[in-house]
Amino acid sequence: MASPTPLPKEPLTAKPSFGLGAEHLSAPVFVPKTPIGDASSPRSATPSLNPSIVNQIEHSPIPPPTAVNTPTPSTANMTPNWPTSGNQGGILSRQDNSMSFDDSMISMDPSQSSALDGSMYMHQPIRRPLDQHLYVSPLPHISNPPISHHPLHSFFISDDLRRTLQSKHDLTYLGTQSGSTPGLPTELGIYHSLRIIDNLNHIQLPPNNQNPPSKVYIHPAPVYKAVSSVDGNVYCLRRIEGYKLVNETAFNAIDTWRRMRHPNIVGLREAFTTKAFNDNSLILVYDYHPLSTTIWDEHLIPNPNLQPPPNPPPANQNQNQNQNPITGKGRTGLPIQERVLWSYITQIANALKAIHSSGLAARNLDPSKILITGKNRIRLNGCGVWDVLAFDATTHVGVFQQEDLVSFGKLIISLCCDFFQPGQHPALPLDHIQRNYSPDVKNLVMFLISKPSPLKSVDEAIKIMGPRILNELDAMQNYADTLESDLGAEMENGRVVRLLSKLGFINERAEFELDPRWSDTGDRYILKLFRDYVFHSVGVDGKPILDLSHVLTCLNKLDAGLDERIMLVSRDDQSCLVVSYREIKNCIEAAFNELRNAGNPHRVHR
Ligand SMILES: Nc1ncnc2c1ncn2[C@@H]1O[C@H](COP(=O)(O)OP(=O)(O)OP(=O)(O)O)[C@@H](O)[C@H]1O
Repeated sequence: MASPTPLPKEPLTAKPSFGLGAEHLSAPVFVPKTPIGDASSPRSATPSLNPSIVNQIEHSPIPPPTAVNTPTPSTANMTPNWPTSGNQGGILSRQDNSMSFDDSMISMDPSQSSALDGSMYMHQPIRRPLDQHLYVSPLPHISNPPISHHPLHSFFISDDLRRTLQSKHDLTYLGTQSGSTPGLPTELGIYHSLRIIDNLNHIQLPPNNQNPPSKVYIHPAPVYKAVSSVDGNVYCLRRIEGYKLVNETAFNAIDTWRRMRHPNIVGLREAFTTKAFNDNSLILVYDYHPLSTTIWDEHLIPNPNLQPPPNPPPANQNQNQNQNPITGKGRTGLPIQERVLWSYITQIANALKAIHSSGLAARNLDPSKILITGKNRIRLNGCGVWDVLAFDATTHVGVFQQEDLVSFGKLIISLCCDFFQPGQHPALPLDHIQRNYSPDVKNLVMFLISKPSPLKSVDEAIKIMGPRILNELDAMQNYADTLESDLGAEMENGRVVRLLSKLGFINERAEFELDPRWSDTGDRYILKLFRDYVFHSVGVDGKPILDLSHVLTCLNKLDAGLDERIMLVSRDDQSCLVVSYREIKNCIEAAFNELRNAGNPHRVHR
């Protein structure tokens, strides 16, 4: 047990805190499971107890819960703040508040409504609070295995999602505190801590540290991650080296791009020129999507180690072999699955529709400029670069929009046919597509690569896609359901954290109100025993029991304030108490309120 450290009477520092205050622990999230007095709630496993050790608590003034086989302690030794019926009223009122009745039900008074049969009110079921001490298992539409088969980790978000989110967070903040990489400007306008982003294939910079020319922009066009000193967010900066501004109107389109917010387009924030790199560079600032790859990296990058399979399986077969050893992804040598292909097509068409409707053109439908930011989740990247880099006031935007459609068609061909080369006649690839994919793919490609005409637009392309779009809608909605379910699991855990925080504030607290034993006496002693009951159980062999389900069950029952009783045994086995979760919950509330009323709302550093 940690030795108590005297608590200073005055806070040592009175710095304002911008973190969460104690009030955040008091969020009213719970209603009791059972109505008051319902004794039917299940009992948790109670540690077996030698009756000889069941004695009255002697060493500290303890409020009077039900003692097992023990004489009732003398009231003189008890702290008076043991929950009374008045205290329980607090619970009842919370319970009342939490029961939300439909207004229309309240107004349905049979005596005032001739249209309604009064007898139905006789049978109106009494609404009872929900079993909120229990974790809610995922609903059947999310997960089919029976509840008994749910592993423990289904209490939390899935491991895959947790890993992905964790990696994204790590990557986002990696290096944001350590300044720019040597050789890069310390500051670039409002941006600092510049770091180059590689797609692992460019991880080796040339010996003279020159960036290689971009496959798309011809100029070297490195990408950096940087932190904005205005909002503290991380952004992605695309630098076009050797850019000379000749016409200021070249930046006109940037304003329209900046206003565009679309789920399939990487948001452009601003564009400017700079000499900070000791040259003339154009900088375009985009939203940062950590852990993203590109369609090029994921599907098209040549893989020298790849041995094509002797008999290529059909497009709808799973792909999980021959992945690129550098990225762990990359061209697999297998045709892209049609389901994934339609997902990409739908999202690109969606982006193009938004772009063309805004009077712009993408001009950038290259596989290396389409980011994959999640599972089959894509976003057009690099929007606006060509509008500035190859500013052309004489060509109508409709021409560029027609080019977008042709580039879209070629992109689909590249994804379906690994042998396709730009400039190659489409007859062979189309034949390949016809044999390996449904006719809709070929029809769409033929429409997209056909000659420009006033009738050729992204709207017409969307019509050809027709019902395929609904598949994408299904997939998105299923995914949203799964995420919502994961969110629900984390919400349950948030409640437990709040409770644990309160217990942490109270248990083993050093001197409070000049009483060095404050946290070991009165209500607080029960909390100490409860903490031992939850976390410090030992088996019959004396070995610690680390049972997360026991912890979660106890804490959730506590949060719900059940009437179920448990037996708390002192560490020296000399005394025990039988108390209900409701009573323990009252102890926590009382002790925590005592601390909160006396305490400084701001954090005290010791
Ligand atoms: N907005 C962004 N957020 C996060 N990562 C990005 C963003 N834009 C690009 N990237 C990452 O930067 C890597 C490099 O992008 P880039 O467009 O330079 O690809 P590239 O294959 O190197 O193309 P190029 O030949 O044109 O340089 C991409 O693989 C992608 O993972």
